[in-house]
Order: sequence, then structure tokens, then C-alpha cells
Amino acid sequence: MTKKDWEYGISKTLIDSETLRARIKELGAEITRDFAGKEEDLVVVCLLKGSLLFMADLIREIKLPITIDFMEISSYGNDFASTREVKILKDLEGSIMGKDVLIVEDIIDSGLTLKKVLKIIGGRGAKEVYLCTLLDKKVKREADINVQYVGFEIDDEFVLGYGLDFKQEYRNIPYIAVMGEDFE
Ligand SMILES: O=P(O)(O)OC[C@H]1O[C@H](OP(=O)(O)OP(=O)(O)O)[C@H](O)[C@@H]1O
Ligand code: HPA
Ligand SMILES: [Mg+2]
Repeated sequence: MTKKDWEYGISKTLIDSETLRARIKELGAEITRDFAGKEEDLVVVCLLKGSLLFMADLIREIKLPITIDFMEISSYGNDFASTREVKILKDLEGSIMGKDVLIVEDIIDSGLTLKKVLKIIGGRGAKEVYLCTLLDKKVKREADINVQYVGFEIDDEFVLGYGLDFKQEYRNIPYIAVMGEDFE
């Protein structure tokens, strides 16, 4: 396969678009049930860039008045493993003081990214902070993170697509894929 083929380097589909769509609908319904009737509106926070597609699909399945905000965090650089240095590239615009916050993540791997985000957000007076991740690679966890909403638990494979990248590419693949072993 050459680089002209937009799916170059991919070895298999792990979660297809239909399965993603169905599970995200369920997650949205669950979140809608859990937050219905709460006196504070919910602020849904997208962690860029990986969570862009998941966020866009998830919020359309939350049938409540919400506001959205964005934070850009980076720790993987151009590698398969975390640099362990979590950088904040863009901060939230609005205040979360006294509000319920739902952080939307594409994947939890080591947990170092969320540990840092929770530390920052935790100091800003939110009423309650909840986590929702599309993918949970539990076997790789180093930081203890309590997640309320999980789309899929996955094994220890480097995954791509539906927002997730390798060296910033593949984010536009509309399903979750596994990269071929001999590919760099
Ligand atoms: O649990 P961890 O081991 O910290 O890994 C998970 C994080 O790593 C990836 O982001 P990345 O730093 O690659 O930035 P990106 O979202 O812009 O792709 C992914 O989107 C998660 O945010
Ligand atoms: O498996 C992964 N794929 C892409 N980005 C990631 N960031 C943490 N784990 C992964
Ligand atoms: Mg990310």
C-alpha cells in the first residue's frame, strides 16, 4: 500500500462505524438520564485533538441543555508511547465554578493525561467532575482514574482513526483501526 491510499498502514478494523454509532447513542442516553433534572447545566469539555469526532457525535445524543468548551492537551508527540510530559496547549475559555463538568476523552491509556487534567480542573471550583471515554486501554493504566462512562474496553494495541492519530495522521478514518506491525 502507498501513502496515496488513505487507509495505508492499517492492518484491521477494530470497531466499525455502525458499532461506534450505536454505542455512542447508548452513552448519550445514559448521560441524558443521569443529568436530567439537575439544577446546574452541564459543561461538556472536549480534550483536543483526539476527542473531536467522539465529542461531535456524543453531544448530539445528549438531549439536555449543555454548554461546550475545549482544552488541548498533548503528551504523545510522534511516538507510540507517552512522553510522560503532559502539555496544555489551549485552556478552557469559560469558568466552571459551581458547575457540573463532563470531560470527554477519546482514549485512556496510561491515564497520565487525565490525571493532569483532573488536577488542573479540580482546582477551579467545579461542583462535580465526571469522565467519559470512548476507549479504555485498562491494561496500560499507571494512574488511578475513576471513569463513569466507557464506550469500549480494548486490549493493548495501538489504535487509530475516529480522531486518534499516529504522527498526526489517520484522524479522519471513520472507524477505529489497528496499525500494521511492520509500519512506521
Ligand atoms: O492515558 P494517556 O497515556 O495519557 O493517553 C491518552 C491521551 O493521549 C492521546 O492524546 P495525545 O497526547 O496524543 O494528543 P491528541 O489528543 O492531540 O492526539 C489521547 O487522545 C489521549 O488524550
Ligand atoms: O492507542 C493509541 N492510539 C493513538 N493515540 C493514543 N494515545 C494513547 N494511546 C493511543
Ligand atoms: Mg488526546
